[in-house]
Amino acid sequence: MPLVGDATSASQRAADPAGWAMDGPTRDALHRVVAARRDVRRFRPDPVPDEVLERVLTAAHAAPSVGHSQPWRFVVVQDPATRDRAAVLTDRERLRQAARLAPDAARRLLDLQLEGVREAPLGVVVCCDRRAPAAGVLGRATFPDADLWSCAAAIQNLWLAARAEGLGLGWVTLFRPEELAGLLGLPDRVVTLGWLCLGWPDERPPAPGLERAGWSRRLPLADVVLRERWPGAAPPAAPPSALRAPGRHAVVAARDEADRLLTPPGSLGVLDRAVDAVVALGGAGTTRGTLVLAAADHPVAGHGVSAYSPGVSRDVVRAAVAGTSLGATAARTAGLRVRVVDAGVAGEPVPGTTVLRPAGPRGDLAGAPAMTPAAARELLDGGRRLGAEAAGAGLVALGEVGVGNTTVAAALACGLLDADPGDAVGLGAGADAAVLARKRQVVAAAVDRARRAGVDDPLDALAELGGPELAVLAGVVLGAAAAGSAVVLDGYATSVAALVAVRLEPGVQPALLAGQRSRERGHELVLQELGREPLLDLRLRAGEGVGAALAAGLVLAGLALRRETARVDP
Ligand SMILES: Cc1cc2ncn([C@H]3O[C@H](COP(=O)(O)O)[C@@H](O)[C@H]3O)c2cc1C
Ligand SMILES: O=C(O)c1cccnc1
Repeated sequence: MPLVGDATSASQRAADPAGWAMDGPTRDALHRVVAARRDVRRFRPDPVPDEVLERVLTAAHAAPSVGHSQPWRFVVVQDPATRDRAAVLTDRERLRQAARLAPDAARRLLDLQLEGVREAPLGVVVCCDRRAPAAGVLGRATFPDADLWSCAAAIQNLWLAARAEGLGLGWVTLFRPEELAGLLGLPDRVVTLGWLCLGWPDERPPAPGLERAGWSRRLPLADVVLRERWPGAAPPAAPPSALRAPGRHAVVAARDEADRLLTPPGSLGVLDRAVDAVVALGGAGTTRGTLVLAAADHPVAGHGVSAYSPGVSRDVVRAAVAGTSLGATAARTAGLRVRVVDAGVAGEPVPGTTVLRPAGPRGDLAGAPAMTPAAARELLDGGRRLGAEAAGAGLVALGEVGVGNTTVAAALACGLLDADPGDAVGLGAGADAAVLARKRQVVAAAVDRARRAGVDDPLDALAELGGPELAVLAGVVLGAAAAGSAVVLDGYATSVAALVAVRLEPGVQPALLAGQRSRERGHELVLQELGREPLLDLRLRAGEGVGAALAAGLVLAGLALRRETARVDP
């Protein structure tokens, strides 16, 4: 359904993308007004009718503002006493400024007409009410001065509207801001952008005054329009991506199709966004998928960082092969088949699994690397092949099993994000205070060791601080995304694996869907870094791909809704 009040349909907009344009005379008029705007310095004393002033202020008040905060306040000054005192302030400031300039520039400043404050019948002092905390205004937390820019946009609107009325406007900032604020009694945190002299002009300048006075000239457009990057800037720091995100045609086509459904746009919230992403990747017809469940044991478990004994990993993997583990059951329920990978479960390879185990020594993170870089690379490549294969069968969901692997995930997260172990270590499958303290200690020691070893690329980080099932899963992400499939993440470990993949190949990010926000501390940090909003927030602490399977089921349901819901715009 179209947005309320928008009479156009998605197909009309697709057929005529420029159909919002105004007619030629309107455009010409706009450009004439823009080009004819001048900073006016000499005014007739005649009054400005109220209705003209109101039109001009209405245009100012129609300006864009950050978070629609409308921070501007226009103090209209007509009282001759106030005007006279303001004029004295500018007279003084003019001499102070001139004293600071080189003699030639000073003479030119003194020659400029600055009598507008006295001559013009109206003064409009534009103020910005900055008393709202920046964090409370959408868009200002990151750019705290965006409220001031909004006021400047209002001034420009006012100026153009004034020009169209035949009014002159001169923007005077030759004030000490605190003196002008004092003159008008502005409260704390209400600041002024200067005094606008407004009235009928006693000059009709064909060109900008400062240009005529030889102060400066308009630069050629080519000097101010730059392409792609600042000239001479170093290339981007992130590795160049071989993968491309879905092109804008695919993204818009996905949204067009969604717009035609007999439901308000975006009615399914986060699910709609996930479905849009899958459709843009070409997966509109997807009805099934695969849970890739990678499992390994970890020497770090010997430090007492898990509440459970390592034998549990093998039990869960065997149940997964039999289709009776929690994760395998969740996968089946969601319409996913399960591919179990033995990436290093203690003992003989588990029957019925795909075996992809690291060659060479395995360390406990705190004292020695998890594996060699060569082993990590080999697992990554093996995972890539599995991911490409799984991508042929629809959605790819990720799961992991490995007693102690929330410690591994925390260490690798710290290594990749430069995070504090205190923020990255959580309760795992059920740690008590003593286990938690050991986890923090081990992670801190591991991160220290890796730092001393000088880890600086994601593959090294994986070898130093990761684990074999994470390496396989990072490969699965790379392979599946390259083959055009969406990848549904589960909890902490799968998300950290995805982060390794993104660091190696930034172009995989658009293929990622965050299945859930788990209860594990640190997961949220990783999801933020991935820029992905989770579909579910169930405080899961299950592992095994349970959250990924539940979310994948939801995504498959969302795709079916997208396919089968009635259309309103044939
Ligand atoms: C019976 C059982 C089944 C599991 N299935 C997944 N996990 C989850 O817990 C483990 C990670 O937690 P930690 O780092 O605290 O050991 C992983 O195997 C993970 O998949 C399980 C844990 C247990 C005990
Ligand atoms: O959220 C997770 O990823 C998690 C939590 C506990 C145990 N296993 C995994």
